[in-house]
Amino acid sequence: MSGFIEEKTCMLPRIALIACGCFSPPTPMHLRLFEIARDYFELRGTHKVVGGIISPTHDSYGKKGLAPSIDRCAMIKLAVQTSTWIRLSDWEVHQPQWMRTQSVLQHHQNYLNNYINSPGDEEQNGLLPGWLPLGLRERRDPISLKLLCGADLLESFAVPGLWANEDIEEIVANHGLVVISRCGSNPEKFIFESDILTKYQRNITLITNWVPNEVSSSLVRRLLNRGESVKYLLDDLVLSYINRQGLYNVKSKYITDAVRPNHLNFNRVYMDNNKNSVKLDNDQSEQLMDESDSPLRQQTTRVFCCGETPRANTKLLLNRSGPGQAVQVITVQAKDNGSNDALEQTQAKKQKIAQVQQV
Ligand SMILES: Nc1ncnc2c1ncn2[C@@H]1O[C@H](COP(=O)(O)OP(=O)(O)OP(=O)(O)O)[C@@H](O)[C@H]1O
Ligand SMILES: O=C(O)c1ccc[n+]([C@@H]2O[C@H](COP(=O)([O-])O)[C@@H](O)[C@H]2O)c1
Repeated sequence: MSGFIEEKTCMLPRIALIACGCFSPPTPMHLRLFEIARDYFELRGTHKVVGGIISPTHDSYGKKGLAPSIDRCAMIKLAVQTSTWIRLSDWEVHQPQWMRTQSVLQHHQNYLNNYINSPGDEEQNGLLPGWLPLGLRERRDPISLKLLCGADLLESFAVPGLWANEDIEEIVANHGLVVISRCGSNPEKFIFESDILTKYQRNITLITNWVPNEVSSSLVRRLLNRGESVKYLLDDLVLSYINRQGLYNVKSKYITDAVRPNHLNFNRVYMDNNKNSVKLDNDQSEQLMDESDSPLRQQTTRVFCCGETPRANTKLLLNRSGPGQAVQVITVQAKDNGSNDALEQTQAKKQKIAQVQQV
């Protein structure tokens, strides 16, 4: 019987999942997205999930609270250390400019296709990118790369001027979306109200997260900025990295001169692309994850402060006026200038997109 199940699993279509976002900092919920999605496909017996990829956005995305990519990559590496199948792709952060998500998907999909179809000796040469799942050449059938996201990212498709319609269409038509529910979002209704999404809804998998957790990066940054505890909201290794680097304007009683110098060592290791460090304790184990896919182009200033005006992390949908109509996703601030804050962010994104279009 178990032989039969194994054989059946072997024949399932293969998919890989890629999550694009800021990850500033990565939270356990970012990783839960992958676990929830993999369970969904495998328990239903519809697909084999061969790998998970986290692709942090480029520094020039310019979102408020975006720590330098060298730090975001380092934190992601720490966060996925105990995962056997989720990996960092630092391709996006090493591009000369911000990349649209459609191009990020295309790049990784092309790489997967080429890798499966042209057996070479890259393994021996150590040329493979760190995000590439292991064992892909055991089979020759294609791997379909799907965009994994929370429902709020899906709903950001309707922010006027933010995403290009042709990109949305290419993403859903050529790749597919795996959407995890998030409090305050209604992805079923959102899809119904969008003609493009409805057209390709067979390529959209909506998954209910029955154990929701509204931790978000912005909430974590806010607590850190106030000097409040975020322990148990973040992986301990990620938290100790933040404290040590003084990220997010952290007002921490834990940063001391005794620990400060360590981050210099850490960063040197990261810059050296040292793949072979073997360390055992928590602090040292940060070096284990220092394998960048490609050499860093530039050194980033080490101490980063990104104090933010406090804001609630609730995402509300405003201006929803009818099927296919634009929906604005606004992050509402505690009292006064919350919508200004969100509008500023939206403006920053629009400017970024306009710049990219001009290039
Ligand atoms: N608590 C959560 N539940 C479901 N999805 C989430 C959750 N937190 C983040 N995500 C998803 O993770 C992906 C990457 O998130 P990203 O880092 O850009 O956002 P975030 O954690 O919401 O950060 P911020 O608070 O700065 O907006 C997005 O698809 C987002 O929807
Ligand atoms: O491709 C686009 O047009 C596009 C427009 C807006 C946002 N994105 C991506 O969406 C991800 C989440 O962004 P955000 O601002 O919701 O945290 C991040 O990886 C961005 O690069 C992508």
